[in-house]
Amino acid sequence: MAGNFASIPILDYSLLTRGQKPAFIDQLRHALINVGFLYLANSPVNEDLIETLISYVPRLFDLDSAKKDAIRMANSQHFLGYSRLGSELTKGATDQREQFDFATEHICQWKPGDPEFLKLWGASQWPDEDALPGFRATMLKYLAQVEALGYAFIQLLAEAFGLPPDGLSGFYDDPKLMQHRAKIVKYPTLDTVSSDQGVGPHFDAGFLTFLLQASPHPGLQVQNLSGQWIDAPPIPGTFVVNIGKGLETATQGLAKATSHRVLSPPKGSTPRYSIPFFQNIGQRVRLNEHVLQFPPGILKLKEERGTTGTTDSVNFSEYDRELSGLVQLIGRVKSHPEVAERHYPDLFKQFFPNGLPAHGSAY
Ligand SMILES: O=C(O)CCC(=O)C(=O)O
Ligand SMILES: [Fe+2]
Repeated sequence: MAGNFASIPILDYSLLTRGQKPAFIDQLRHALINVGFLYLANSPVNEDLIETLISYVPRLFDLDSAKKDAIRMANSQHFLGYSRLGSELTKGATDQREQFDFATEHICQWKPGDPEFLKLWGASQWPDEDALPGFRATMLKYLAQVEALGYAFIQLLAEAFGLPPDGLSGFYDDPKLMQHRAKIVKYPTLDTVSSDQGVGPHFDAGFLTFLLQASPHPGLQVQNLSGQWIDAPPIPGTFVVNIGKGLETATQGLAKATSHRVLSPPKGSTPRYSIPFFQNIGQRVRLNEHVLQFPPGILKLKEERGTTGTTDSVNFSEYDRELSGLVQLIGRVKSHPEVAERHYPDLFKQFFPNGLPAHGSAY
């Protein structure tokens, strides 16, 4: 079973500019179909920019709690802003992490009569510029560079699957109408939290995730087809790239969304930091309406992977029938019920008929 990987492949983006694109595409095809995760070295995202961003991260969390609460996610119908430790659920259990959600710049397109899920995209909430000078500009620059990498990667991915380079463009709106999101996350050590669930087993939502492991801590784990958890420790100078449930559904399971989780750092250690960037798909796209035609040789690779897989993750299963924007909104309602109760009361009642969960059981 090719999907029973024991390690995660490392791809070198500089192969593309050194006349070795076919080798890159071959490695990419293997990683997409059999693993669903890869490390990407030598990406075009500026290294100094990454270092500058990482240097802000502990200072962001060290802002006093009034400054953090001033931009709390509950203020935002876009689910953007600060979430205190313990305010997020995965599979109904509390994640032991503190985080800020930001997104690429976007003006909310929702107007009365539009579907509610259009409210999901809109302006970020930024910390006070005086408290953290230059952070906002740095983060926006970083978001723009990772966004560009994401669009370039989607073309490579199409090529790896035997499609024309624009073969996946039907899943996107005009880039000006798109929004992609990112989080800055802190996982406290087991000295201060009550369980080791940094984040529980889950799939990501959209197309691709570009994860920057922003401190040298292990903790990220990836589940292979037999259900074993494989470590994905930080490798300096790389991104971890993984496939979201949207891309898996869009490619009829050819690209594999892989279940993953984070374990909290041990007692006596220091907090782990990470910055995942989530590449979205168009909100009005219904994935099953775009049926891609893959060459038979590519489909055979999927068969060889093996079909029976063990996974601890259950989220975003609605992509096969609902509009993508609604699937993403449902995901946010389940993971951030307090925000949902305030801004999406009807959906909140649907998923939490007994009110806010003490220890939720959404999934
Ligand atoms: O923090 C990490 O390394 C991964 C986080 C993650 O998987 C997520 O937030 O979706
Ligand atoms: Fe994730």
